[in-house]
Amino acid sequence: MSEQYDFDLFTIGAGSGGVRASRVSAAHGAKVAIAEEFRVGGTCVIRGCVPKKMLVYGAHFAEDLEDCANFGWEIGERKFDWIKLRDNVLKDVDRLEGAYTDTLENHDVTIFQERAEITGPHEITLASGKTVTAKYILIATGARPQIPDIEGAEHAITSNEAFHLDELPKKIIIAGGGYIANEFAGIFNEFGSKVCIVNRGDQLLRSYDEALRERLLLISMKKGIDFKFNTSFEYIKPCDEGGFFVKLTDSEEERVDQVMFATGRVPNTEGLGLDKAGVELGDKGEIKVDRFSKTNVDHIYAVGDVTDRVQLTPVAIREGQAFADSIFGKGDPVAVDHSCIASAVFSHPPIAAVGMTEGEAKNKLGSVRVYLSDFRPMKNVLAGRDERSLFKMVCDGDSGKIVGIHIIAPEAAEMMQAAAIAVKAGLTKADFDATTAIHPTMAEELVLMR
Ligand SMILES: Cc1cc2nc3c(=O)[nH]c(=O)nc-3n(C[C@H](O)[C@H](O)[C@H](O)COP(=O)(O)OP(=O)(O)OC[C@H]3O[C@@H](n4cnc5c(N)ncnc54)[C@H](O)[C@@H]3O)c2cc1C
Ligand SMILES: NC(=O)c1ccc[n+]([C@@H]2O[C@H](COP(=O)([O-])OP(=O)(O)OC[C@H]3O[C@@H](n4cnc5c(N)ncnc54)[C@H](O)[C@@H]3O)[C@@H](O)[C@H]2O)c1
Repeated sequence: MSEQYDFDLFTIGAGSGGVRASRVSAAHGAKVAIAEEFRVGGTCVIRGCVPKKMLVYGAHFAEDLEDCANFGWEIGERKFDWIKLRDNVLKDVDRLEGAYTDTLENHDVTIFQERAEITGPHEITLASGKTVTAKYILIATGARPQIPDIEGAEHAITSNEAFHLDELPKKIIIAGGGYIANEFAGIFNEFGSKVCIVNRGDQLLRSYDEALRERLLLISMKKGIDFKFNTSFEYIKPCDEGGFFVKLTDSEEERVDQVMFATGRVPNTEGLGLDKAGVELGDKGEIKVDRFSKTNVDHIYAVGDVTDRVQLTPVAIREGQAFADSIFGKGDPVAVDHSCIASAVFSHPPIAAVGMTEGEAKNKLGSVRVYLSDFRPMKNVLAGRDERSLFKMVCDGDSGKIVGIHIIAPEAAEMMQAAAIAVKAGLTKADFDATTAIHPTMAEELVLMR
């Protein structure tokens, strides 16, 4: 432990990356403090992955209740109580916040429930005015929703507010075409809202394989979600009777109950004293770091969304773990491998992917072999649900090595987690073919593609 400073490590931000880094550093024997200006747990736990997934589960019952009829179930009158779901989700978020706080306290991490700012080379000042010093500073302040510069933008909500609505909108416009727009479009649509996704470009979910993007668009439209591409907002104005008037380019003014921005997230680097500390930022305001999450200042590190490498919880956690092991562990420094990261969009149905899309593989490798399985899952057939799934495997044409797997299907993310291990390990199509199928499953398509 350092004699010269109050703490060995001071972490700013108790989200996915900050909590992991602090807990593990403390377990390695460091004296650690963490500051959190909002709630311990950060975006993922408080207003991201976790409550979002609970809403996705809640929303999916709408389809299950329809589908069960052909399986012989007769359900009486159906009624959905948003307030009940909302409050149950928020209660579980409170529980998780407590669990994260306990974890930190059990590791003797000092928690400051207030905003922190760097005020000297090794000095941090808290909102209360208290000043502390630390040998190392870790910035794990995450990102926040980007609000486009539109007249009346202040009337719109973001994902932050979506979890707290007092009533469901009858009609909602969601701006964006990425993860959050597609996930919340699915959620609101299943709960009975009329949803329109407005995208300034002509593509949804740009980083995903084209075939899956097209399939999601088709299915979403069939479910009743509207899409407007290459469209921007002229204004949002409050309406006396409630709701808002929205004017989009190339259409008449219309009245909606809510407008939601899901137009990307910006790193939280303002007001942190980074300029005075001499920490270099990139074009989007993100903190620039090396492979070991070190900034250009030797004792200041940054992990998670604030570095805008890959904005996903497991990545922030890995970066936090690697930081702690590198600085306070006994082994060699650990760099996080950001290649071949599997991901999922919890849309209805979900999309999951690992590795290169077909287009990327063709550009990079030249010779590529693609295997497809396009089928209606057994459950959808009996339910009378006209919704097809799509599996795509992209292989190196010469070696047969699998370089990408892409799935749109019920439970795509659950299947992908296992498949991603094989892709990361560099297995070939022949290795998959040598594996006997589990029948009857959707996942067996992975080993049966011809
Ligand atoms: C709606 C939504 C759904 C998502 N769903 C998924 C998903 O399904 N899967 C997935 O992998 N990822 C998902 N993500 C992304 C994921 O939540 C983030 O990548 C992850 O939380 C990043 O962790 P972090 O530690 O970098 O930052 P955060 O978790 O954002 O934590 C940063 C913390 O720092 C605090 N802070 C900021 N500035 C200060 C300061 N000056 N002083 C003190 N505290 C400060 C903030 O209050 C915050 O609590 C989702 C994000 C959103 C918004
Ligand atoms: N399932 C998951 O893992 C998950 C879920 C939610 C969020 N996240 C993370 O959070 C990040 C942020 O999510 P997101 O959906 O906000 O961002 P995103 O980067 O996925 O998508 C932003 C979209 O907004 C569009 N856009 C930008 N400005 C616009 C404007 N003015 N009008 C209309 N459209 C506009 C872009 O073209 C793009 O399609 C993601 O990149 C992801 O890393 C992950």
